Amino acid sequence: MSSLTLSNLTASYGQTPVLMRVSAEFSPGRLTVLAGPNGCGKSTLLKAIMGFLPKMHGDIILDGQPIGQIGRRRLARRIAYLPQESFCPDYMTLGELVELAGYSRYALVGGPSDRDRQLFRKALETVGLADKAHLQVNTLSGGQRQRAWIAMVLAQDTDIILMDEPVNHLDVKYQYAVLGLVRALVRQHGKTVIMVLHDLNLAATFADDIVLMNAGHILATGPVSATITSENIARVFDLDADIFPHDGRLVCLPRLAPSASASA
Ligand SMILES: Nc1ncnc2c1ncn2[C@@H]1O[C@H](COP(=O)(O)OP(=O)(O)OP(=O)(O)O)[C@@H](O)[C@H]1O
Repeated sequence: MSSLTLSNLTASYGQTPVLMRVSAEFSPGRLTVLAGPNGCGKSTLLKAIMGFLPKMHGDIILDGQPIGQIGRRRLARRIAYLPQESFCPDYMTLGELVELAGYSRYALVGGPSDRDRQLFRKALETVGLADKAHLQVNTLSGGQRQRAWIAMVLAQDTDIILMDEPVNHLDVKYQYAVLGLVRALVRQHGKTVIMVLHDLNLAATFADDIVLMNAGHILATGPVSATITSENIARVFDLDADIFPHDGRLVCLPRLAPSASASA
């Protein structure tokens, strides 16, 4: 089980900072959703944790150790990262892609262990692609491809999982299946999950905590019930929305502008 702390993190690609003095704590056994308008810095926050940003100040601490001091192979055993877009060479099959997930665990000579192979199989079963391992990834549909990448991240079997809009291309059944599975991993194995999601209803259903961002700042952070509020949605998204409980979870329903309502 691992925890991750960000203190006063400022990061930029060029001259202008994209993240400004961001501080947050991500605890084991919690699923945190990052939400906020397009371009506010959510993906950049995940990339910063992975050490992909050219310019950064502040601290990222993984279990008491600055993350920059952890070698890439060791880091890959601790943190799995699913970017917003991924690229796979044409020749690679789904089975081969998922096997790459175990690469950081393999001995320098030798290949996957029996446990690794079990993890690969389980990951493919979880995303409903067990019968497609022999197919080239690029011949799968968009949603199936996304599920393939999710399988790869699950098979990496790390304590911390970062996912950038993981269910974007998925049909509604797999959106719920994948997020339900990730939440089960959090609950049963104490994983630390940080996930970018645009759909506030999915966020309210599956997250423990929400981090609301705007223009490189964190505007609100905390449990779902404290963060998904009409006031916060107005502040962060400039949007009027009704929030109400339904069947044990919160529902967020944006209001229609008068000109768009049915009676107009
Ligand atoms: N590789 C890059 N080089 C320069 N600027 C970048 C780069 N990637 C992102 N940015 C800029 O950083 C800012 C934050 O981008 P980021 O992708 O983190 O936003 P986001 O909140 O994830 O947005 P979205 O919801 O649209 O995915 C934006 O202004 C974007 O233009």
